[in-house]
Amino acid sequence: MNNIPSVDLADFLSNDPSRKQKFVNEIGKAYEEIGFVALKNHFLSDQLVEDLYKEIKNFFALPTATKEKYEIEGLGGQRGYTSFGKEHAKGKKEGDLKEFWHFGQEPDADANLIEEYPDNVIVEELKDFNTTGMEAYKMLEKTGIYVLRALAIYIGLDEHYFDHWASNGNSILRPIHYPPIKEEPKGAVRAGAHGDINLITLLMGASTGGLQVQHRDGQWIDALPEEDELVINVGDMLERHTNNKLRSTIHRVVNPPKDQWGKPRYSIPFFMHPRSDMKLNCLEKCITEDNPKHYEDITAGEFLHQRLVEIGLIKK
Ligand SMILES: O=C(O)CCC(=O)C(=O)O
Ligand SMILES: [Fe+2]
Repeated sequence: MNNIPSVDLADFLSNDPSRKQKFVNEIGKAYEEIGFVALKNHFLSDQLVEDLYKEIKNFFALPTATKEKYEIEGLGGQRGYTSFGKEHAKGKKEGDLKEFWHFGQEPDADANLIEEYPDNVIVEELKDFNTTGMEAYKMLEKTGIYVLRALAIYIGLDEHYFDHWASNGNSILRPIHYPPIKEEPKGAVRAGAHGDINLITLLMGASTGGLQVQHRDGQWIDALPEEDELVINVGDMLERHTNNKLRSTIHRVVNPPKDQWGKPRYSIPFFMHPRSDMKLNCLEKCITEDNPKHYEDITAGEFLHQRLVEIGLIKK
């Protein structure tokens, strides 16, 4: 059963203004309430999804020593491999039961960002790994830009307000492997409760179960989309920019029951970040007498740095 609202991107892309507005209302309402939706008709083809899973499973199946060649010091885990147990949720000491890879932005030459973004790390053992990953990256980015357009309309901004900031933004595609659980996890979980850092997250792979979303009343709800749906949620940057109008909802990935410890889990979130110089200052449209300004002014780059220290990926 799917407990988060389902929306159809085909409505937003249709030439029918009432269907487009229906999408805007549905996603906006969902983000004011639960902060999560399942989205149909994104731009990832079935073939691309299949190819991407194949590459990712092959990568994580490589010997640990081979994977560790790609764990590059000094990048704060922003590109390449991050080994098992290294990242922890903010405020938690146990590392998550996961290892992951990061693909980063390959900006257009005229965006003047080539020097700002570190190069992607190339996996020598798998000839299609990097091209397939970046193909998926671009399709998720394209999907995310439409979602942000819908949200811009919902907030009362120009439809294209986010385009400049999100295109060529500092987004990350993170294939994650949660290996089979071999011994009592002692307080560790596959992913500890957290809010995402970025503007929005587009997640592949939640249909296998394990993802839970925290309702306002404190209860945990299973987020179980259909296989062809992406789970899309608001992150802390967008919550902050909209002065809490759109909610970044706490979520986690729980360990399966003991009889299923032998099964690995794979998921692939795309963390959509803006360019680092975007100001996340609370939008005037979202500040009212009932909802006064909640946050200090900050840029996306400064905010990201703070959070990477808090989750153990950079030292200071
Ligand atoms: O693996 C999942 O389903 C979700 C992972 C997640 O929430 C994250 O990496 O931020
Ligand atoms: Fe997350």
